[in-house]
Order: sequence, then C-alpha cells, then structure tokens
Amino acid sequence: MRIALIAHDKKKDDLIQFVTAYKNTLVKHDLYATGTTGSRIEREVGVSIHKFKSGPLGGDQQIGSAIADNLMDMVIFFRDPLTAQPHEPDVTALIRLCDVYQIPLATNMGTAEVLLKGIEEGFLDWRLLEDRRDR
Ligand SMILES: O=C(CO)COP(=O)(O)O
Repeated sequence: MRIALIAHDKKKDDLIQFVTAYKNTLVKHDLYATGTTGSRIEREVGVSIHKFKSGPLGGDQQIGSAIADNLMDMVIFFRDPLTAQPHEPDVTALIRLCDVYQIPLATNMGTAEVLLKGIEEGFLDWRLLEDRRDR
C-alpha cells in the first residue's frame, strides 16, 4: 500500500509518536510525506520515506495529484484544528480528493490507529486487488 503521512507543525510530535509505535507495520508499505514531516520521520524514526514539497509550498497538492492518479491508498493527516494555515485551500482540496476517490483518511490519532489495525488485518487489501485490475 502507498501511505501518505502529513502533520501540521503542532501535530508533528504526535505523528512521530504514532509512526514510532506502528513502525513495524508501516515499513512494510511505501511511505510518502510532505517535506518537513518526512524529514522529521526519517531523522527521528529512521524509516525511509518519499518526500514531496513542504505542505505550504505545494506538498498537499502533490499528494492530491497522486490520489487523482490512483497512486495513493491511504492518507494519515494530523491536522491542527486550532491554528489557521496559510495554505488552507490546499488542505481542504486534499481532504476533498480523499472523499472523491474513496481514499481512507485519518485526521487524528484515534482514527489513524483504527486504519493501521485495519491494514494489519488485511481489511484494505481490496485496494491492491483493484490496483492490479487497473494495470
Ligand atoms: O502543511 C502541511 C500540511 O498541510 C505539512 O507540511 P510539512 O510537512 O512540510 O510541514
């Protein structure tokens, strides 16, 4: 599965904690992230990850584009609901595309944990089957 990991600044510590806790599951998949989030994950958790541009510089849009091209299977996006973001339209667009393309999206740690448990149990393997059919 191709999994995007994104966190706003005040949520980055939470995401690092989450990725550390689920490292054994996550390393079995192709990991993607916005720039700053990805750098922190690589440095602090020690997993390799494809880094897009930083969110405010177009990274959210790049992940949205990957979703539109059927190149992303899950998005874990720890949003900061209490801080205005300069690139709010990009954030909204990314979330919208997850809904357009039925991409599982977690915007907080509680839901992210359920999705990762789902991956471990194979609940999302249907996406891989669909992928094979498309190619
Ligand atoms: O702003 C973001 C998501 O909207 C995250 O971007 P960074 O990972 O580059 O901080």
